[in-house]
Amino acid sequence: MFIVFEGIDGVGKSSHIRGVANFLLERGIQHICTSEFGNLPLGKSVRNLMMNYDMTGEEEILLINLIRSYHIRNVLIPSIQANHWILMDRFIESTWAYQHGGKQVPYNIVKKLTDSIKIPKPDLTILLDGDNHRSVAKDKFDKESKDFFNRVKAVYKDRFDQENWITYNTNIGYKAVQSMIREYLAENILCC
Ligand SMILES: Nc1ncnc2c1ncn2[C@@H]1O[C@H](COP(=O)(O)OP(=O)(O)O)[C@@H](O)[C@H]1O
Ligand SMILES: Cc1cn([C@H]2C[C@H](O)[C@@H](COP(=O)(O)OP(=O)(O)O)O2)c(=O)[nH]c1=O
Repeated sequence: MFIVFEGIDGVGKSSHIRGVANFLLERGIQHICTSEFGNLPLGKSVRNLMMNYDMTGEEEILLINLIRSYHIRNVLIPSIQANHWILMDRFIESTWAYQHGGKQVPYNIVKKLTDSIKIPKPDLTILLDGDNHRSVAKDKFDKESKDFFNRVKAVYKDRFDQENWITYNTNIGYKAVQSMIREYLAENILCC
């Protein structure tokens, strides 16, 4: 089971991934928590470059492609082959939301650049919708304007796929949302 958590900065993705990981642990289900920027030393270097250089959206996609391909080969494919659950913080939809929505790279260019990598399709995407709950800015995107995040949110909304996405409004509080995610997994995935 390959689950991706998406949403704007500070909406609660890492907190909910930790919650779901504990839920799986209690049930003895083998899983990994991962992200392109957080898991491997190369990802941390890429994140550093992206956050500390003023880049165009196109340049950001080229940089993200490097770690995306490397992370697929070294983390995602081996975990999928081992039949482990994968809880991933952001994936390709972040590129659509931030580089196409936020930074306004035209659709055809995003498509061309992102199509250069073969992407494993997530079984489920959990889109967290709500405010940035972080009080202090963590990176360059945290400091972007309200308009920027409205465009990011609009692209997430446009790309919402009824087939295998679910969404929750995080403004109702962490506990309520975490219970709904657990309930969804218990009823729709663990039961089968
Ligand atoms: N629903 C919520 N309401 C208020 N604060 C929250 C909520 N979910 C998470 N938080 C807090 O918001 C901050 C950012 O959460 P985090 O999980 O790091 O977000 P992300 O991974 O999306 O950037 C953390 O301090 C977390 O404890
Ligand atoms: C994966 C990805 C992330 N990003 C941005 C979103 C975040 O602002 C930033 C860092 O990602 P991340 O470390 O996941 O930040 P956060 O915990 O705040 O959600 O990188 C893109 O712009 N495009 C992408 O494809």
